[in-house]
Amino acid sequence: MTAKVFIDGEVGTTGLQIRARLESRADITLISLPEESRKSRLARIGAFGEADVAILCLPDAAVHEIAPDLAHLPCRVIDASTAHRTDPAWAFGFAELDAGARARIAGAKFVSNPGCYSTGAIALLKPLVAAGVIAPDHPVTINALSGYSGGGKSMIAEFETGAVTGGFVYATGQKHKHLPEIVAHAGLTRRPIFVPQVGPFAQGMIVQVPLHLPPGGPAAAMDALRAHYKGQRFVQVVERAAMGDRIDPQRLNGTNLMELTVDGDPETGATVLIAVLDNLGKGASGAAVQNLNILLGKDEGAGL
Ligand SMILES: NC(=O)C1=CN([C@@H]2O[C@H](COP(=O)(O)OP(=O)(O)OC[C@H]3O[C@@H](n4cnc5c(N)ncnc54)[C@H](OP(=O)(O)O)[C@@H]3O)[C@@H](O)[C@H]2O)C=CC1
Ligand SMILES: CC(=O)N[C@@H](CCC(=O)OP(=O)(O)O)C(=O)O
Repeated sequence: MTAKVFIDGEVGTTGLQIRARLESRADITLISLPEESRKSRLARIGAFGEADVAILCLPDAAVHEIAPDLAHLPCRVIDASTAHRTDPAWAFGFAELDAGARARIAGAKFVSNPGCYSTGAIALLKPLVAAGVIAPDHPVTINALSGYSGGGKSMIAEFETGAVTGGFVYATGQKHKHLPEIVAHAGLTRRPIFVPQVGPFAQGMIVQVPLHLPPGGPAAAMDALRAHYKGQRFVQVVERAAMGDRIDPQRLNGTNLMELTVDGDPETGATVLIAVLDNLGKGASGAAVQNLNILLGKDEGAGL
């Protein structure tokens, strides 16, 4: 039997990428709305009612608007937005978070996908906190570089019309929407300082966490990451050299992979944690499809 999947927001950046990963699958039937009714509440409720799984690829406000209706419908829901990432009623959709994550996702009615930056930051920090390499209140800073597709259709248009050239640093006021989910799911008690930037390329991402650790810090961090992600298919811990001298944020584009590594000076303990991922892959649509596969009891990598 095929599973019926409705992607609400299927012509947006994330929705289109999910559609591309699902449309050739024989085990999935996609429910689509015609252009003229894709924002009609009534038509969407009808599609949710027919679906086994719905994937929300909408702005936060539109998710908050529709969420109360979803509680009364039988479909299971994967939300790609920021709306429910720290809501205890929603399973956090990072399958590699800890040993229980897959079971929590598999048994959930509601799954919330992590944000793209958060996927990298949580993946780097959670194992270090869990292994005691850093304390939960360690003063953490996070720097990140994203392709402009991370800003959705409107930011893509800014770059592709030439209204914005080059790149920019933003959200320096420390209110970025990913900070609460990073604190909650990395196991931190102190809010990190997060400085994101957008580069003049469409897709791809690097997240870096520089840390002052005691001498031997880089090896301790690497050991914690290797132990945490041993045997994982989509989160791989690699030697620093595997990323090349100049780390290209686009190196994993088109995949659902995230690579993690560590660099630094063993004598002083100055350590840099590094994650590379496709913001539209493991950072959004790839993770949504991985979670869909887990919900449906399929091979986790189907379509990826
Ligand atoms: N881009 C990325 O890297 C990532 C995005 N996300 C999250 O995924 C969600 C979607 O983002 P993204 O794809 O980038 O955004 P886009 O702006 O590219 O797409 C959003 C889509 O939702 C549609 N939409 C808006 N309101 C409604 C509504 N009330 N009913 C039905 N459809 C509606 C829009 O319609 P219209 O085309 O008419 O504007 C658009 O097609 C957001 O919550 C975002 O934060 C998550 C991880 C990464
Ligand atoms: C470049 C850019 O603008 N990026 C977005 C985050 C993209 C993402 O992960 O979005 P969600 O949290 O909605 O899932 C931002 O900083 O707001």
